[in-house]
Amino acid sequence: MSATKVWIVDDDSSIRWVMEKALAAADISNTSFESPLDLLEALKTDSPDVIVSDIRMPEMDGMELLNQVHLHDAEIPVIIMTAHSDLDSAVNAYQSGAFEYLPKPFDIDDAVSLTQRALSHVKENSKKKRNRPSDSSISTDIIGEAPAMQEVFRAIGRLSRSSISVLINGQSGTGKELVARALHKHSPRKDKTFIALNMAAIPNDLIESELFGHEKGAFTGANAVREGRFEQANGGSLFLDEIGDMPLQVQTRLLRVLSDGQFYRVGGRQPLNADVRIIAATHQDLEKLVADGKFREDLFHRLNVIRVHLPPLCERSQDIPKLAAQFLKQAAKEMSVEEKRLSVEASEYLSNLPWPGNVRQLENTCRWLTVMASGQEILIADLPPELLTSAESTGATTNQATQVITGDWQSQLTNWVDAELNAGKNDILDNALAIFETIMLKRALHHTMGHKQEAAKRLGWGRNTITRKMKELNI
Ligand SMILES: Nc1ncnc2c1ncn2[C@@H]1O[C@H](COP(=O)(O)OP(=O)(O)OP(=O)(O)O)[C@@H](O)[C@H]1O
Repeated sequence: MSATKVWIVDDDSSIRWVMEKALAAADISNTSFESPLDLLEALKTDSPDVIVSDIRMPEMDGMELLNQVHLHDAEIPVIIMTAHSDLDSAVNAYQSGAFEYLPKPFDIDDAVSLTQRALSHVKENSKKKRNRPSDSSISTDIIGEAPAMQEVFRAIGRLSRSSISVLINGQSGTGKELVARALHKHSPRKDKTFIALNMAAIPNDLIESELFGHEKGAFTGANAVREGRFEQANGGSLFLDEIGDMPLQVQTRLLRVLSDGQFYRVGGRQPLNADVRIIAATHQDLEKLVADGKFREDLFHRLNVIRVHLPPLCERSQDIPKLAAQFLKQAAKEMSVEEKRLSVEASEYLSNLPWPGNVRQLENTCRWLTVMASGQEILIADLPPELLTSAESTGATTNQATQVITGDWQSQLTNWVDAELNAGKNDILDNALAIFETIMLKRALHHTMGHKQEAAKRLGWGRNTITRKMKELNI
């Protein structure tokens, strides 16, 4: 056994047991405590290298323990195991100085590798001073339990003390603006203005004056001085959506502003200070635009300091039931009607759809259902007709859906491939395979009541393959 010491604290004996065994198997010596008070007592005479703590414990919660531990020694990495994988837990954990947070239920291999990472951090002696707990309890309604969204939450948490440029990538409707708002809300600029501007929605010849403002008489129609968005967002954040649509000439100007920290209104001679954090977003492949000469490479590098990727909704289908429940709740509130609920079948059916319009399409569907569904409980038959057809085109089925979906799926697949190819899409085989395997796997698990080994047998896969596929496909 190595000399390193990991202290585990959790009131749940089964978690303690699992962690003890897993760490010991990885040759990491460890001690566990049932109560955080016992751990604090032990800290008077001894010191661990890393602490892994539950968040909710009767005598003292994990955040308070983190605080107490860091009062004693601010350099001990503490990994917080949270019951929730929401953005607040991630941001709170990071802002309170946690080394990492581990949303439950977690994969034990992940927990061990995280602990190893914390230990190597100690060894490398890169112990940065950690901050004291902050007052951040801002709630942002971003739903995302899927691993890819957890990565996004981590990024927001890690960036919460900086004002660095961020480039958000993702298809339309995946939540880019929501994430941009969260980045601002959890940044040192949170008390200043956040301004969102969509490049694709402004005529090209107006973008410059929209961004930088204009002086009176700068051009025909400029009857008065007008503040630009840069001025309005001073000290705060400017969200530039669809940055790939920004005309080259404006790109040149933006680059100059970012490097000089100053700008001029259109027709102006007085330089103005630009203390603005840029958060840019695009659904396009900016590298390709750069290669095609449509986007300035230097601007690209300036914006692409940190990249956050938002996956399409069909790649995080496990979040769909929760998202739908929230949207149904919001829609009921907006319309002052009683909230509707999805039946288990409808929820599962929605989870298997391709959602080309991503989260926005799901949100609109929930509004539609709030108005149109006949009962309080939404059944598959209540869903909008286009969703029943879209399931046909991807082959997504559930028991009930098979009654709606008839016909030969190979010819439907042929139509789908033709449509994708005609639309100029790439990587369609990879996308289709992921959808195909997800549906096969989910149905097999459904039929075997979640029995993995039996599902593997029915599919003709080995036990290891099903485990790997479930991980790869986020099931
Ligand atoms: N993870 C999420 N949790 C809750 N609501 C979400 C989530 N993602 C997106 N939404 C909601 O979906 C809608 C679309 O999101 P948003 O406008 O941020 O997408 P976008 O990627 O910026 O779209 P576009 O590129 O078309 O502008 C919004 O109403 C947003 O609040």
